[in-house]
Amino acid sequence: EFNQLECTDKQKDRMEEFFKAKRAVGEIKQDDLVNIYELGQGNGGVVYKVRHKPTDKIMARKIIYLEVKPALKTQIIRELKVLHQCNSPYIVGFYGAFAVEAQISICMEYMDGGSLDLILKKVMRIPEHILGKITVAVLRGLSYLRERHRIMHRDIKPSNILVNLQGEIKLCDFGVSAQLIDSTLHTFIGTRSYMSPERLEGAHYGIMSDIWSLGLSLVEMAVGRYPIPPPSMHDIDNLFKEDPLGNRSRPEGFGSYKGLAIFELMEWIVNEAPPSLPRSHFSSEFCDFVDRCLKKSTTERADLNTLLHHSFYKRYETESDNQEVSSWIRQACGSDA
Ligand SMILES: N#Cc1cccc2[nH]nc(N)c12
Repeated sequence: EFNQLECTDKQKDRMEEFFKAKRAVGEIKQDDLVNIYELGQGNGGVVYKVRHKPTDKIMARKIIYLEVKPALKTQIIRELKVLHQCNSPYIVGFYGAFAVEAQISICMEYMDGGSLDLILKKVMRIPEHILGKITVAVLRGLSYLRERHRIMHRDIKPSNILVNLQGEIKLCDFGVSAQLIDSTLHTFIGTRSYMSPERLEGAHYGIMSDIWSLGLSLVEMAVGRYPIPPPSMHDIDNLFKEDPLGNRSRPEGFGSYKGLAIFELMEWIVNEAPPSLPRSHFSSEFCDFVDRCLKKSTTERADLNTLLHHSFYKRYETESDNQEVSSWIRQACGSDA
């Protein structure tokens, strides 16, 4: 039985390489970093591709603007130091964090394939066999956070799943600092929610909420649009109609569908039936897997261990090479869509 937390030799070598680079960087100071360009926005901050001048190392730097009392800022930086212990092939590497005035900077491993929300914009949909590899990485990342650090992720969604051209898939932006979570709770901005019904209702929530978010993210990446309100069968036919010209342009009104406002979305998640995958386009294992993740009742929803034994996960957990994902990412990044 493959222990979810064991690493292959190749994964160990890559992590050793990262630790070596991290030792060479040492303590990060703001003046040692130079911005190259912006990588993405969201989750209460902006992420830049940066170069660490003393070592020439390329990193990703997330900057969060927070007007908090100095004592709280110190506490956040202290809590973020736990990230030095978060070492897994499925978690983005951490170089260090520091605060300057109202800016908190989190410096991490640069993932040259970017985040899955940006990839999704380029390729319309992510094929099932790639989503299988993504599922393995996310479940192993969640297992690692729970077994070794007794924390849940709290913000599973396509923009917090990163990939690189070597075919690695890693989680970022998990809630490791309780104070940072607390200080940014009121700052939610966005037009979509990956939060589970119980969390939206203000009830107690835990790892089972991450499972819901994984299910919703998988349906979105498989179909190619945020799945609430669910697309009709007519929409699905349109979404899957191969454009005769092979053109990747999106059908009229795609993605930016004039759907529900965020509050209506949240109401829909709490009151209506959960989304599901059209069996016409996906394997029964995949459809069953997301159905088990998207049960509205946490007692019916599959937990992490159940999913680690599900046939959809089992189908993809064996291939340990990243080659298949690597070539798909290269083609996706190369697509001029
Ligand atoms: N965090 C983060 C992030 C967001 C978008 C692209 C990225 N490349 N490497 C990252 N760490 C990253």
